[in-house]
Amino acid sequence: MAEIGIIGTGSMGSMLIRSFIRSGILKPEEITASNRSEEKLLRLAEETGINRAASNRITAEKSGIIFLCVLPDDTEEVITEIKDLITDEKILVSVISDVTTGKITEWTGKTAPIVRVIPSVTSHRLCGISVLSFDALPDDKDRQKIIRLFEAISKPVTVPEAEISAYSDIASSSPAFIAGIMKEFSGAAVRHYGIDQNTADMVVRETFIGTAKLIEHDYSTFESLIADVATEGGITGEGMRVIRENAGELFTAMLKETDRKHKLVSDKFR
Ligand SMILES: NC(=O)C1=CN([C@@H]2O[C@H](COP(=O)(O)OP(=O)(O)OC[C@H]3O[C@@H](n4cnc5c(N)ncnc54)[C@H](O)[C@@H]3O)[C@@H](O)[C@H]2O)C=CC1
Ligand SMILES: O=C(O)[C@@H]1CCC=N1
Repeated sequence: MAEIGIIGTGSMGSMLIRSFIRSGILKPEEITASNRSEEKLLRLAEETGINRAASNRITAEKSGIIFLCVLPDDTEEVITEIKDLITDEKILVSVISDVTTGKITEWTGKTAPIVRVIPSVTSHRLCGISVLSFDALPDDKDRQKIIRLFEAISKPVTVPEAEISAYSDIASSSPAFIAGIMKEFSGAAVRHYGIDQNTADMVVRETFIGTAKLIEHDYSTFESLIADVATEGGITGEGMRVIRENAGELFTAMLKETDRKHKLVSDKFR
């Protein structure tokens, strides 16, 4: 495996570093990272044992696979800084939402191999989904290298670049949405029944964990789990009816908003 470079060690960059090491797919000495704020990088390097680079140029120079883990608005500056070091032998992996490979190619000024990846915080636990798009990485051996990395920390799903934002919503934004739903569910129970907030939060949390385990091990469809809980003529069916009647509309409204934001950002970086 080529040396890995990580530019930007915020939430995603640091998650990738910790998870690649925890999974055993990379050794700390195979990773070099740089970040705008020195202090954050220093603490991460001390914790993990990775190589700390004093500049993005050093990271790019040392690495065969360069991960771009900065915000969309910082991407052009980073690419401008390193573009003369990007060669056909190196693979650029962008985890940046809504910045197209077309725009990255324009900024690099060359057709270097680029992969777009949307990771997820679930990879902290070496599970969940990473969404991969190889529209700008034709070489199969290079594709396999990237897939191997993400197989170690998640279940990789490959999609066309045109669909990456849709999958980003249901894979990568999803842990926040699911936590948000649990918070609202617990809050509604507290308001309606007047029960204790902390106890309600704990009950919803533990039930969610149990449900995730059932879905992982025992139920191959959502419907079969629902059918086992919803006793004929019983209570759960009444709640399920309200979910069926309203949740579709709620999620459609939510996805309209995320889609609007994806388009707003990607129009800026088309
Ligand atoms: N947080 C998430 O769950 C996900 C985030 N993403 C994408 O990943 C990218 C990073 O997101 P986060 O890690 O959440 O953001 P973040 O704000 O936590 O991290 C960004 C990091 O980039 C560094 N940075 C900024 N300019 C730099 C420069 N010129 N050189 C070196 N480092 C620089 C910052 O110091 C910071 O540590 C974003 O583009 C986001 O769209 C994609 C999927 C999931
Ligand atoms: O909220 C965001 O912009 C990023 C993209 C997917 C998850 N977090």
